[in-house]
Amino acid sequence: MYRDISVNLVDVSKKIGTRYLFTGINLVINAGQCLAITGPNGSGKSTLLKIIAGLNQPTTGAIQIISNNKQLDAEERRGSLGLISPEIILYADLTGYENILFFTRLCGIECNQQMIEEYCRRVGLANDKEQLVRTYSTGMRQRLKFALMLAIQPGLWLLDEPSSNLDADGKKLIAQMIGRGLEQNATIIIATNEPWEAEHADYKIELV
Ligand SMILES: Nc1ncnc2c1ncn2[C@@H]1O[C@H](COP(=O)(O)OP(=O)(O)OP(=O)(O)O)[C@@H](O)[C@H]1O
Repeated sequence: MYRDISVNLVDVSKKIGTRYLFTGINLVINAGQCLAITGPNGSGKSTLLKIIAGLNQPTTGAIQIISNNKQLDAEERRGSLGLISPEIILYADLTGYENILFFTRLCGIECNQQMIEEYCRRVGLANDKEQLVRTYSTGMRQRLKFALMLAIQPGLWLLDEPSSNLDADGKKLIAQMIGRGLEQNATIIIATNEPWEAEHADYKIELV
């Protein structure tokens, strides 16, 4: 697992059709720091996050992901990050517990029963972990994605609208998790419409 991640945005732009969503983004985010990408619907927040994840290509410029002074290649980049997004789908016919087991095994991460139970407890799903995900509400699915983030413990967290569908208690939980992640030296990038989520970020990119 890659730690102490720096994300270096070098003159990044993205054009879709005839419209530039953003141009000339230059920024370095170091381990333990948080970047908030804000802007109205359709301004390009998710697109920029996907470009950082390597799931989309910039029109110009480059993203460098650096861990311990080494620039990661595409495969290493995938191994360095965790992405929470509405586009990430959980397996509806597995339980919450089984989803964590499945995804952690896929990532080659050892996770025993006690650990999975603890991650479920921390996101408020202790009593629901044996239920099929198809019975979960959208807020419960979002909580399960955060349990997965706890299980995988990536160096780089990419969060697309992390508090969407969460109640007040869930939002507080996510804010605490982000704070703890930063204390543990994760690099965290949040795309959000929620001003409070951007409040404590070290850097902000405001798209229009
Ligand atoms: N693959 C694509 N093909 C065509 N247009 C796209 C594609 N991906 C994104 N877009 C367009 O790019 C713009 C930015 O989309 P994006 O999803 O990044 O915005 P956003 O700021 O995340 O919006 P929201 O707040 O609604 O989630 C939108 O106008 C969208 O229609």
